[in-house]
Amino acid sequence: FQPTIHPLDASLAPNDLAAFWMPFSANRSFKQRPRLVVGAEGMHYLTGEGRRVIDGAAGLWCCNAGHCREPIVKAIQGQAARLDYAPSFQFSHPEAFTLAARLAALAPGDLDHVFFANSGSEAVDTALKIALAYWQARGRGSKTRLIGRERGYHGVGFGGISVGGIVTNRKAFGTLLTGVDHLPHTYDRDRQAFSRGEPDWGAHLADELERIVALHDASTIAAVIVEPVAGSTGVLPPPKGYLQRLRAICDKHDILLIFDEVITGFGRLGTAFAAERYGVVPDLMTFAKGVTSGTAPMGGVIARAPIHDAFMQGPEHTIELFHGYTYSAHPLACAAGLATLDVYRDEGLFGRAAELEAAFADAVHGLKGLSNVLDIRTVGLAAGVDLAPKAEGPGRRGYDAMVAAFHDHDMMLRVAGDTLALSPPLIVTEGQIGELVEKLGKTIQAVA
Ligand SMILES: Cc1ncc(COP(=O)(O)O)c(CNc2cccc(C(=O)O)c2)c1O
Repeated sequence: FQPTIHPLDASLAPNDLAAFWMPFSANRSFKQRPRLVVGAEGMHYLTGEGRRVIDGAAGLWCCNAGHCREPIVKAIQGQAARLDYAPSFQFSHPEAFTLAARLAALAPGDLDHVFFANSGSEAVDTALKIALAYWQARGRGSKTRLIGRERGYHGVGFGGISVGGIVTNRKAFGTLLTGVDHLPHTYDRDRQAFSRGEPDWGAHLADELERIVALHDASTIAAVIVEPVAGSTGVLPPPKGYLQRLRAICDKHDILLIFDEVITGFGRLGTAFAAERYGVVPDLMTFAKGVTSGTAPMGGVIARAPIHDAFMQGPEHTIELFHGYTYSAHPLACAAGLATLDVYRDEGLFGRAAELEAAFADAVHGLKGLSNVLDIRTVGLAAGVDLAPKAEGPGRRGYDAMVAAFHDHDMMLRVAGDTLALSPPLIVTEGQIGELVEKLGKTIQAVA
């Protein structure tokens, strides 16, 4: 494994670190002992001192094809030399249309139209705006209320944190969008402990939507947005039947159902999208992350044909939706996306993830009984391991585990508070699943 770039961190003096204000990070602690990677290949990162670190998080749930995959690298290199940038406002380039068609073909039902953004957060805000504008276009503009869910994560836009349900992502930013309600989350440790896949208990929690409808009336409600599997909050799979009940209630009351599939899309659950795994077709679906295997920023919304078609009215020279981004359908991201979908298809990575789900669950659930392990949840190739908080407060044990995993056990790990999350690239082997779980066990013991 010979990186073509020189290790950078050896040349980074402490004061070189000051300028970068890192996102969602403990900046001061990081800059005292940086965790830098200078290269990556397949399942591994490379550090400046030559350590190979196994990627238990697929970067940030995004590198589903693994790192530096040659077809994707070459596609980006070629596009950068051929078409560095093209606008998609009133003009565009062929790969935007080819990628949109391929994404629509991967999505179930008549989810046939793709609006491109550059991140999951932008995809979420796009979906929320499309939902609101759709009811306007249908002459039912009183339907403006948006319904999220407790513990939901929908990125960091004002729309996303308003419908989101994680208090630390909300409390510092003022009043947020008004006209937002939240469904209860679906996790109950006493009734669902150590569940594999979708827990048996909890489908009835979808009926809480009926209470919200009874309070506000359907004539005021535009959409419900949920992650099919709540990821960032610590991997909460939907109770059996829950999503199907949400769909039925939304149909009954003419409420749009939005699936935020930024994490669940592109094989994480053993299918192209969670919508396929659960047999539920949402009206709008957001995606990001795996669409380019993390190699280029991209996100977007896949819309059902009736939603898209409702905008296609009025004089043909007029703009139908006043929304979009400079980098929507960016040529580099489109090239990366097309190559990534080729890799998923040619290597059968979605089906491969489905085949590995049971072995992955067996391995991770083998951690039950270790110090401080309160619960384990697995679904597809994603897992959450809840640790008991340290006496000094929530989050410390999780943080220490992340640091120990990287520095002492050569593993990159994501944590949500005191929950350790595993979401390896879909190219992971059974042997590497064992290695990840062994390292996770050592990490858990190290922070006991
Ligand atoms: C469901 C969902 N929706 C939107 C976003 C926002 O995507 P962007 O970050 O590209 O704007 C996400 C992102 N989810 C996310 C991002 C970074 C870290 C972690 C973690 O759980 O460690 C999760 C997500 O999981």
